[in-house]
Amino acid sequence: MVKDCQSVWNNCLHSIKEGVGEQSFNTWFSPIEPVKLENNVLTIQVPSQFFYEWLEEHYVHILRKVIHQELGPEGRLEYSVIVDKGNDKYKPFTINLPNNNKSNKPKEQQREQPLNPFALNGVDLSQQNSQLNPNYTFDTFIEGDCNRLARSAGYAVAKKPGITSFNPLMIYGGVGLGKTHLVQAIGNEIKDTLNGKFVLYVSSEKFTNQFIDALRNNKIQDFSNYYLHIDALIIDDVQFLGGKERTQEIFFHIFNHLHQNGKQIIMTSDRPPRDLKGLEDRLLSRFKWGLTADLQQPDLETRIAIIQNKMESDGIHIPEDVIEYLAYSVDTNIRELEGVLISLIAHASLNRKEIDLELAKQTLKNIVHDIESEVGIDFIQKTIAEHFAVKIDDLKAKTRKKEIVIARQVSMYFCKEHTNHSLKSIGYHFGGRDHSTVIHAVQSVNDMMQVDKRFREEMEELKKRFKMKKV
Ligand SMILES: Nc1ncnc2c1ncn2[C@@H]1O[C@H](COP(=O)(O)OP(=O)(O)OP(=O)(O)O)[C@@H](O)[C@H]1O
Repeated sequence: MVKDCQSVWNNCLHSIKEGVGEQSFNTWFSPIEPVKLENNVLTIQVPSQFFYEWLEEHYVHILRKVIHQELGPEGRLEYSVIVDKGNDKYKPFTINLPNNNKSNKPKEQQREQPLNPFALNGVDLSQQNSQLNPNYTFDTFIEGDCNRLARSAGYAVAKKPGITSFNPLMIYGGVGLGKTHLVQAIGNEIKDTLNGKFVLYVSSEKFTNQFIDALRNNKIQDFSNYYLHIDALIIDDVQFLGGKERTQEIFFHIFNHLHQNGKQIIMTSDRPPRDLKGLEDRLLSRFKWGLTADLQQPDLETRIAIIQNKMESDGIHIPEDVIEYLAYSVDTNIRELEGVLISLIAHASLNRKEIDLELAKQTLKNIVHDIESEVGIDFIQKTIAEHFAVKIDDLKAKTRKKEIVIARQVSMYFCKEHTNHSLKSIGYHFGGRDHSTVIHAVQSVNDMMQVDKRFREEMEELKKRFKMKKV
């Protein structure tokens, strides 16, 4: 009986469907078209190189199995990859799945209507901007000891994206220290100097949501196409990818593809790669390929320069002693410093007062009160859950998984150290545990800090976030 490619492929699909979930089947197998069957070689057409890579990595065994089932041990599978007309980035090629020594000539198929690389989840993004804030530039980013390395690496990358060895460039640092500002400055600089480059800024959270939407709507192809056409990808807060396995997988492929094609990748994180929790090793090792630079807490001189610069650009004069007072008092991060300045200006204009030392002190007192009240049990639980990439609910649940137990004990420890809640009240907020559990948690954390230097440093870093500020 002569077999035709469609019926062979249909049989293959039938077996594949049993072996993979419905969603995976719809995403990765439904879009495939059988093209021909010749000499026991079935050729299938896949929509993109990315698609092929994904099948290779995730479904090669099942494909091999079904091809052997249908065509016998000599059966082979070849891919034909659609390339966009006029786009020489994607070289046509064919690949043999089963072990086979014969070389195959690449085959190419032209799509009459090229895929729109700028379509994502049904929306044409070609006209949209890069999601960059035009105010975040190198000019407005004050240089100081706390950020010198990161800033100059960023500047080098901005001038030669994808060409320097700083690829990827990973900027990390605590809350409000200027990560977003710096990476957006890089993006704006690339756009200004290298006209026509497709630069995209996206938060990891948004990336994840777009991916989930694409999965839900069977638009993975659009999703990957969109990201594979980017010249410089800026992805903020990669720690949020922790624990999100499928999002990490697609990001891994996008990362590889962009990197291999000399495109620039810029990332931020609130901690160094070695402390990123819930991220696959293969992704972490790639994060270390380029340069990792940190942003530290701003030193006094930088804080003074930031205040002066801000006031100058807003056309507001404030006396030297006030600048110094503010710079001395607010030493945690720049966002907080900016918040204090905004409040100060608001107080002065509402009360029709001159900005002087007295007003500055008064303003700061109110703000310190607000900041202190933020450090409650909820805030600590949220911060620690994010840090350890676990769910807040798990902190309150009965689960005894090691990583959750540690996160729970650390949270209890900080609640004891940084809030006025009683042991009983703390236990209550962790799923109704009793006060002896809290005592045990505090003791365990203290013990671990004694014996484990790395853990102690991690705790010191976390502590900064809960530091109660006093004027
Ligand atoms: N070196 C700097 N010079 C001038 N302004 C700065 C500098 N660093 C940070 N800022 C300002 O401080 C504010 C907070 O910075 P940004 O949002 O970039 O911090 P972040 O590290 O990304 O914080 P988060 O971790 O919360 O996302 C912004 O308004 C930014 O413009």
